[in-house]
Amino acid sequence: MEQLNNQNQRDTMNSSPELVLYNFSHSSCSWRVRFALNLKGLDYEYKAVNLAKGEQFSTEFEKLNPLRYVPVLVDGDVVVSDSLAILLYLEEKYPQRALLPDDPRRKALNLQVASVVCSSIQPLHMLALVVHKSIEEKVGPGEGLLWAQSSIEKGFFALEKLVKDFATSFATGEALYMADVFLAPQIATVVMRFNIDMSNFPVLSRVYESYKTVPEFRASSPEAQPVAGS
Ligand SMILES: N[C@@H](CCC(=O)N[C@@H](CS)C(=O)NCC(=O)O)C(=O)O
Repeated sequence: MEQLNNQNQRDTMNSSPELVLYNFSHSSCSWRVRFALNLKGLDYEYKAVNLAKGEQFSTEFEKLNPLRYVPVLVDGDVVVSDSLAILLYLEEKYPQRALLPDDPRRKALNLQVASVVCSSIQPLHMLALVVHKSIEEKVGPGEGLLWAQSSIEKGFFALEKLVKDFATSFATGEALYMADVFLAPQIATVVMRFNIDMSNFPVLSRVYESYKTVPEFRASSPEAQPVAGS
């Protein structure tokens, strides 16, 4: 497992050297946590777990997350995996630059959007390599991609309806919140990898244009990480 310091972030952010993020540059789940850490101005040590090389299956990594998924955050003696759990942990331990609004209705909406991305969209295309291969073999060539696209579109149609009465610059208003932390990498990933026609989702398309201008989002993108592909 490659061990790297994210020196740019270290130079510009508050010092909290005990935070270590095990992650992979092209993982959307990892991207959520990098985005949140950047928004909160928290410095962290970047530890690359290269999923393409199968580094998530090492004995060392299994001790951190028996499920063998990234991201994993280590904060002193606290080890948390799963991006939603990590976000809720960060929100409590580091309340600066709140990622959940006080208003209960908007707070619930933010949690709902995060949960839909986390539970009802990303897992369906994350399994691409295994499930899609099997679908391609059993049903036919190209069917795996079609299945992923229909799962993503089902989720996006729901998200579009959920946020349409709240979205302005961002998904639930003028400030970036947890809904955006989950939506931004999700939209970026499906645009890059799954050839989704975003014209069917005007609200999501609009907020995605806003995300692209946010420095903390850009700094958390796969291309901006210390070693491309790790
Ligand atoms: N619900 C988890 C999902 C984590 C997850 O799916 N991680 C993927 C990368 S985005 C992974 O580590 N995959 C490794 C594998 O499939 O072996 C979260 O939100 O953190």
